[in-house]
Amino acid sequence: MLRRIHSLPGLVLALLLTVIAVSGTILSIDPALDRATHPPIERGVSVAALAEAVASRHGSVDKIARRPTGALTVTYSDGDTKGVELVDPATGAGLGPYQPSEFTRFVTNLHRSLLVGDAGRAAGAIGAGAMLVLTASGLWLLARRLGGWRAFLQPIRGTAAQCWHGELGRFAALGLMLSSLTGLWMSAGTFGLIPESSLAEPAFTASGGPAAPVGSLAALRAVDVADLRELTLPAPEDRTDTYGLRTSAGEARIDAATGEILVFTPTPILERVQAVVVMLHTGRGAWVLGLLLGLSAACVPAFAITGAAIWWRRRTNPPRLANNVAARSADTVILVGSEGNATWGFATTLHAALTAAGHRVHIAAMSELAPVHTSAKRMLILTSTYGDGAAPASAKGFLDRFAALDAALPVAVLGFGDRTFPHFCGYAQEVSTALDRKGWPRLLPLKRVDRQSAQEFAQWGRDLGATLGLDLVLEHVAVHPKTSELELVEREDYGAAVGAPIAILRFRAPGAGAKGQTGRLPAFEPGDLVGIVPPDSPMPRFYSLASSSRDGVLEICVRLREGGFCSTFLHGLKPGGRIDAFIRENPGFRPAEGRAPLILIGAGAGIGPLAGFVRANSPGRPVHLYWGGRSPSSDFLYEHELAMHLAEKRLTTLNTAFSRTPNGGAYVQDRIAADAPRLQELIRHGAQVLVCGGRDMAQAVTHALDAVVRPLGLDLATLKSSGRYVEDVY
Ligand SMILES: Cc1cc2nc3c(=O)[nH]c(=O)nc-3n(C[C@H](O)[C@H](O)[C@H](O)COP(=O)(O)O)c2cc1C
Repeated sequence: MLRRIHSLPGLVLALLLTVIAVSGTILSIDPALDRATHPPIERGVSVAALAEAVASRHGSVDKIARRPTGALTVTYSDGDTKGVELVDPATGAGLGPYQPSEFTRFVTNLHRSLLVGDAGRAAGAIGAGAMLVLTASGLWLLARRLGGWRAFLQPIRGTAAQCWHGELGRFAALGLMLSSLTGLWMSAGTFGLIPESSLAEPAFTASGGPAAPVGSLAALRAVDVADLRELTLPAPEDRTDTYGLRTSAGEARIDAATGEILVFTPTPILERVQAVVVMLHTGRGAWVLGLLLGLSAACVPAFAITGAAIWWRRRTNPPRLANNVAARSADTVILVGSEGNATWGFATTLHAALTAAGHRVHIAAMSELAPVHTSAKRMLILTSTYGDGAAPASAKGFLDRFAALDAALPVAVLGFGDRTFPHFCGYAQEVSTALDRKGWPRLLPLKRVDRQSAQEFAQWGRDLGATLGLDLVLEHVAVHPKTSELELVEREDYGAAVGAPIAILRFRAPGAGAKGQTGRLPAFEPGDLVGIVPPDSPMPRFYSLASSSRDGVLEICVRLREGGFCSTFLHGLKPGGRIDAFIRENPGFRPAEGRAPLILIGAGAGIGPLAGFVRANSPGRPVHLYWGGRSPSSDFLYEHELAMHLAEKRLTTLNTAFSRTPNGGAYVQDRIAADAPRLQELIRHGAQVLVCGGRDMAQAVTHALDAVVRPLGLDLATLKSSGRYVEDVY
């Protein structure tokens, strides 16, 4: 519902809001420009002195006014010539004719009325109201997505459009709320919805004596030019006419002969409020605020584009399956919980494989759970997790609907999540617990898939197939970007003697033609992933990158896995051999900006990205590397390079643990436990921990490190949620 409240006005009014916002941004620059061209009026000159200086230069002066731009102008007549000129507030000297900018007038009209009068003004008011709703609902949605208001400033994850939409939203929300609230108030004033001040000016009678020189009038001598809003001068031939003086405090009538104040009307409260509202909307009198509001408004076109992209992606998914069997005649029901739609892709692969195996399969969103689904023979629930362990969009309300069901049927839950979140597959776990509580029989125990791993999904498929008595092959091919061809230029081989062959492979883009020249590599950083599509398989396998594209090579560390399709292919590759590859950014696994110490922990081929981080470190930032291998003589990867980094101070300390040494081996987690005091000191100084390697190693490290940070009153979940403990685990 909230999402609909957010997306509907956004999509329908995108153009209107963009016009209002862009024109508002242009106008927001004016107060800063005006301030540069008309510096604030200095105190020390009286209105009487200014009026006298001006009157001495002109036949007759009608009015001296301070414009919203801050400029002081005089409306005068010299014989038959009438004019308006700018004056110097300190001396009253003329500065040339006053010519307001035609462009500003045009943009102002566009902003206020879309150049179509009252209809445009009404549209503007609707736009302001819609912007208020969009901003409030957008903030609410973002907080929900991030796991609550306390997590509101956490990094935003998702597609590029989602990240930009959210980041800009956080930046612009306050400004947009202020602009739309004040805009609504001003529109209400325009349409007479705010009562006019009804204070009538009290009656007064002028003395009727001969007019005294303006410079001698006491009431005008008492007012500083800096406080002046407007001074109207009496008609010279009319002895009953008076001076009208307006300041922020109110309006006074002044006798032209005696210089006495005949009557004073203070500015009504509503008018004062109106002046503040105008200042908050236009930035006039507060140019810095004006620029900030303008910057916020400048984000609106980007909201329209990224918002439309997000909506379109959501709309084109879930996939409409032609062969989706009706729920009442299905033997298998697949329920999908998804926010970004990746899980729908996996569910579609499962649907196709089960259908091909002769099952009648119905697929639906978890939020559509209905009693009819329990007439099937089995239920398969595939769900991702959002927020901080919360339900994804298409699973909203599932648990309530589930609680209302009476029947039970065999079920399997497959969670999709990301290990780097504190609550890995938290929602799948919650669903699983609810199923257990109601005694639903299990086809398989809960399984968690990390970062959309096609391999883990395929393994679950094999397990499910075994349970159902099928040979179920789930070959899920996520839509991946176009691949580029890369050529192996160098390889180093380790570990064969200890039964764990690992190769460091370096690739370049194949030559672009001229001798010695190479083609361009795509851009990447250490820790990003390269997806390699091996021959005869459409399914890419992902490897962490050990180099940055600035190094001129794409470098990975690959451990040969028994029966591993891609690792066997890569280990068999000779210099000159080629691969098809694409880059997937992995911004969640990078050293944080700044100078805080880094603690890098890994084992085996997991050293790849860690060595890349060390190589990219500028000397001076403390970096401590803990790494575990099997034997110093066989698989000490990057040994010479790391020694060089130590000498150059890119690396502060290197702690290795080898498991197969003659006098008893050790593992990396042993080094961590033994080094607890130093690690505690580093963590106290804000250190970030980056872990890369196999799952078992990561689990052992988590255990050891948790014991290290507990005495500091911390735990790994807290470090994880603040980005100070990140993992790349496979
Ligand atoms: C904003 C955001 C929050 C997430 N929160 C979690 C989380 O708390 N636990 C988890 O295991 N995965 C979390 N993930 C990862 C997603 O569950 C994972 O990428 C999943 O494959 C997305 O599937 P979907 O596109 O079908 O929603 C989060 C992802 C994003 C973008």
